[in-house]
Amino acid sequence: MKTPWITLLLAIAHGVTGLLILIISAWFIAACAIAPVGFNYMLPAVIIRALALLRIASGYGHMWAGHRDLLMRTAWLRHQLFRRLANHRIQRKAQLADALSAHTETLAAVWIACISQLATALLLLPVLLIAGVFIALPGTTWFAVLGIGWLIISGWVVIKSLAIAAEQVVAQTALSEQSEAYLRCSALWHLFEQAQHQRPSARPVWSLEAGLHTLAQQAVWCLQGLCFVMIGVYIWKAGAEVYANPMAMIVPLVLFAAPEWLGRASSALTFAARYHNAQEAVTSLTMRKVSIQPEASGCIRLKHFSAVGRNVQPVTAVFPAHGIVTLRGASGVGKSSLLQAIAGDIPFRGNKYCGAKALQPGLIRNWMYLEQTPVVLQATLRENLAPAGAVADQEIRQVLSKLGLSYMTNLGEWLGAGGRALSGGEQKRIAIGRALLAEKDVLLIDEPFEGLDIFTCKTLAHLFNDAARSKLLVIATHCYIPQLRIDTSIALHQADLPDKNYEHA
Ligand SMILES: Nc1ncnc2c1ncn2[C@@H]1O[C@H](COP(=O)(O)OP(=O)(O)OP(=O)(O)O)[C@@H](O)[C@H]1O
Repeated sequence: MKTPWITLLLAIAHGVTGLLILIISAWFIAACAIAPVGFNYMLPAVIIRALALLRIASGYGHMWAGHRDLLMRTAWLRHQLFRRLANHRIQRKAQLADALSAHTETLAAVWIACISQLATALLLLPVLLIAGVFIALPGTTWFAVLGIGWLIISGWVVIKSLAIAAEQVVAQTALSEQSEAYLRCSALWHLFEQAQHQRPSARPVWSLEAGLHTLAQQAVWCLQGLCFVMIGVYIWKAGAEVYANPMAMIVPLVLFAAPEWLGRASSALTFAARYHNAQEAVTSLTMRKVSIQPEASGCIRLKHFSAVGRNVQPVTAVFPAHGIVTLRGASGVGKSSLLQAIAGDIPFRGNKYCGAKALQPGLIRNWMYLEQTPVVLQATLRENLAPAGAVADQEIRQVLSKLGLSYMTNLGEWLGAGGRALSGGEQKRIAIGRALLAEKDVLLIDEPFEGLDIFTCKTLAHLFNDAARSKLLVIATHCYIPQLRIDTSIALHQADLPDKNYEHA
């Protein structure tokens, strides 16, 4: 049987045994008072004890199975989310962080925190009513009143908690975004001294969380109040025949304990609102699909080509199948945008051909874009250089040496958070090493010389010259590196005019 069903069964067993203990004890206390000589005290006591043991066992079992299910479900949901993100770009990182932590945990906890509790309440109420009618229990109608009262209170809890949980999602997202922005600008923290209020505060999130708890508590109090009123009316209306009937104790005692066996369902209802919002937040993640296109080889031709959503001029140009093409132009003219659009990382307008083939939007399998801010994976040096594996250590060391990084001898060393911190220049060279080892036919390299010393620039230029014998390297740069053998140079501010070094498409 699947774990959630075991969780559910154990929760029901826990609830049923609790109620049975209550009912039998209520009857037993009253029966003892009027019991004749020879009354078998032993049997009810043994039954109560056995039920208590069953209740304890099912309680622990429910927690164990429930938490096991919670962990498995959290892992599965996160895995599904990652699968959905494959070939997709997420627009807001804070949204993803929330989806991966708080929302998936809420979704995963649905069986233990909500379904089990609600199913127990929904099962116990009609069973009590039917059993009461069947055995002609005095005061059974009060169970019907309790059921109706509970449904009304539950409706109120659901409506209020939906509103609070919706506010909580907004507050949580705002907090995540503010925290991310605040933590990123630590170098500016001293500027905020006069304006402490700019620091992100979790207070709105927690006050809403407290609001949900208070709501669940208020529901329990309402239920308790209703039960007190019912017990009062029951005692007031009770006739003399009831006092001689030990069964008459059952209804008031069950009502007394109603907040205990029905109360948890109130928290489950506030949880249901959170679940609803978490599900909405996870399903409505703003993602942009980036498809993977088949390999493309030959001369690249761009015709009235530009990046969608970027303030850049369209470009018409031809790139050779191999060699070095540089993109030059003032800052903000659109060099990075053009490289990203050629790589297929962002949507483009116009036409992009490779050989005779018109290319569709999406990343091209044998092309690679190297970002201006290099990507360092939180992984070992080896995994950073050859993320797909299958590259001999000897080859990795050769590339490191060509990049002037031969002092990085431990390929198993962890980079990124918690590992070796890299300088800006080291990060750039690791990313270039990764691109060279990936053996792609086209490398679109964004500002590779930025922030590097003259000697390292020269080393890189030689490396690029070598690579350009078999590949096309399109390099966006502001730097003039005399050693770089450039085949074509494109000045972007006049990109739609023919440059002396390249032909029109
Ligand atoms: N992610 C983005 N979303 C929207 N617009 C962007 C984005 N990135 C850049 N832009 C805009 O596109 C234009 C071109 O920017 P781009 O980074 O391509 O220029 P660049 O020539 O590479 O600049 P630099 O030399 O300073 O790196 C700019 O006006 C910029 O504000």
